[in-house]
Amino acid sequence: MAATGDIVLEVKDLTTHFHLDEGILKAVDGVDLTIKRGKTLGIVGESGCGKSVTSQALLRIVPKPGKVEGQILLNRKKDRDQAKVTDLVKLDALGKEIRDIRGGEIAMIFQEPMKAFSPIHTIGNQIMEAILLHSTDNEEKAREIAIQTLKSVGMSNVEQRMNEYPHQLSGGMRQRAMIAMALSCKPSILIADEPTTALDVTVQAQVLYLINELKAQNDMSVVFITHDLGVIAEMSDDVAVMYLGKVVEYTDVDTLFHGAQHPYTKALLNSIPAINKENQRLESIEGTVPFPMNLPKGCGFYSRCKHAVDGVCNKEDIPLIKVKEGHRVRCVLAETNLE
Ligand SMILES: Nc1ncnc2c1ncn2[C@@H]1O[C@H](COP(=O)(O)OP(=O)(O)OP(=O)(O)O)[C@@H](O)[C@H]1O
Repeated sequence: MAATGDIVLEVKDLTTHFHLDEGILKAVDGVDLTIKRGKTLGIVGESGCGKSVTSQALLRIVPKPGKVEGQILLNRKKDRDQAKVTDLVKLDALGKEIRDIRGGEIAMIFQEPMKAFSPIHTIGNQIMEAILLHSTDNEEKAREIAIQTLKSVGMSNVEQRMNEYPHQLSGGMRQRAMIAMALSCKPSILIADEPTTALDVTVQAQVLYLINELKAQNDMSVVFITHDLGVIAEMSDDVAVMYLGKVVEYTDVDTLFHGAQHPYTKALLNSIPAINKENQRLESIEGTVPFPMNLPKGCGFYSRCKHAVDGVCNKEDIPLIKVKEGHRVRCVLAETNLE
């Protein structure tokens, strides 16, 4: 299906491999994702499972020697009324079209706002520069939009903040300024890569609330990347659970929390504390994620899975199978319940 109508971006069989002297590092290995208009797709998994490289691939900013293959089909703003998609994989990673899309249609926020800002320019100038690049060439108008966007993210004393440098803002305010910069060009998709991990709990809650508000106001889609299932519960409509560069479970957020089938998802769920359970023993997932190079055939989770069956799970690579409408699982033990 093409990425139109309710779907703003569709990722098909995406791979990002790093060809290194030691072998091929398969950071992303055959991922399919659907980003629906105005909805949030959460991507969750432990460190090293390929979440960040997936988001870098969407923006075509994977560092060398990474090679992106597959399809990333974007329904561009100008083609919204047509059944037309642009395959971002086919674009020149340094060309004009992808530079227009980056920031203008797909914007990104990170854990560390200093990655987005230069320390030597004021907040106002940097936001205005983004607007002048994508939205208008009128400086007065760009200034107006910058002020409006900073107000919309709850920034106080906006006129004064415009003239301040990033280091003069508190962590929470810097995060808000980065969100304002990302939203200033009205992107169709906001990629948020662990944006609140470094913030204290209260500020984290405020920023998550803000992202949800802005998503609704702007009819924007969000790709929310995190290792924290608590944040996934709060933010997502759909969830992709990643392990070793592959999606191992993909479904809506309710099904994920009440009907997860993959042993890895269940182990992640068992490792989050619940306030309403007394004397609950939290289980950590045994072992560590294997390094994604020269992996044996079979399920990637085999070495850590309590239910693994020798000769079954470690024989062939396991496909992502549909267990019911809107629920796919990469496990031979998954129970299919199709009408
Ligand atoms: N530039 C690179 N060159 C080589 N390997 C890389 C590069 N970037 C990432 N990798 C490898 O790709 C794999 C996936 O990394 P990625 O950063 O996407 O994981 P992640 O799930 O986002 O983890 P984290 O939560 O720690 O950021 C890891 O094994 C990592 O070492």
